[in-house]
Amino acid sequence: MPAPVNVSRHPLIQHKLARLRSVETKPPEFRDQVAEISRVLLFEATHDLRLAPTLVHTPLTETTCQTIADQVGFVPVLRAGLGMAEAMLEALTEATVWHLGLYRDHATLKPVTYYNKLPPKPTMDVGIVLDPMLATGGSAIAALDILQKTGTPRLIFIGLIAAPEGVAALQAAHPNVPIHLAALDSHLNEVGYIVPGLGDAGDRQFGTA
Ligand SMILES: O=P(O)(O)OC[C@H]1O[C@H](OP(=O)(O)OP(=O)(O)O)[C@H](O)[C@@H]1O
Ligand SMILES: O=c1cc[nH]c(=O)[nH]1
Ligand SMILES: [Mg+2]
Repeated sequence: MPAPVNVSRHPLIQHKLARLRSVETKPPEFRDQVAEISRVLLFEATHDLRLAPTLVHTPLTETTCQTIADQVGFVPVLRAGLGMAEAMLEALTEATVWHLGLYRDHATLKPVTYYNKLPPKPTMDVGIVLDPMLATGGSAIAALDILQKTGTPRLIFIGLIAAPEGVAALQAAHPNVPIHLAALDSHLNEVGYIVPGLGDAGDRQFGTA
C-alpha cells in the first residue's frame, strides 16, 4: 500500500487557492498566496516530526518544553518551488535548503536537470521536495530520485496543485513518499498543463509569461 496522498481540506487553503488560480491575480499577490498556502501545508506535512524535551526558563520558573529533534532539508525545484521554500524557512528557520534546478522540456515533457546543490551524503533526517505543480510527475520523480541518492532517511513531497496522472506516476515511482497537496485537479490537457490548474507557476510568480 503506497504512502497517503493528503489533500488539505482547510477552508483557508480553499479560499487562497481561488485567488491563486484566478487569471486576474498579478505576481505580487500570487507570490503571497503561494507563501501562505505553503506554510499551512508545511504544518500539515510535518505533523509527525520527532520532538525532544528542552528545559526552558520562563519569567516565573523552569519548565520542560518540546522542540523539533529532526533535521529538515527543503529541496525547492527551481524555479517555481522557490516561493514555497522561502515561506517555509520562515516557519522552520533551522531547516537547510538544497536548491535543485529542473525544467520540463516543452516538446518531450521530460525533466532536464541544470543545477544540483544536494549533498553527496545524508546530512538531514527528513528531506522535503517542494514544487507547486505535479503534472506528469516527471519533475517530482526526478527530484526524489536525486534526493534518495543522498541517503536521506525520510522523504516527503509537498505541492500546491496536482493532476491525477502525476499522483499515480509519483506513487508508482516512490511508493513510500507521502504526498501533501492543496488541491487535486481534474486532468492534464494535450500539452501537459493541469486543468483547471493555474497556468505556469514559475511564470506567474516571477512575471515572465
Ligand atoms: O510534473 P511535470 O510534468 O514534470 O511538470 C511540473 C513541472 O513543471 C513546472 O516547472 P517548469 O518546467 O515550468 O520550470 P519553471 O519552474 O522554471 O517555470 C513545475 O514547477 C514543475 O517543476
Ligand atoms: O499546469 C502546469 C503544468 C506544469 N507546470 C506548470 O507550471 N503548470
Ligand atoms: Mg514554468
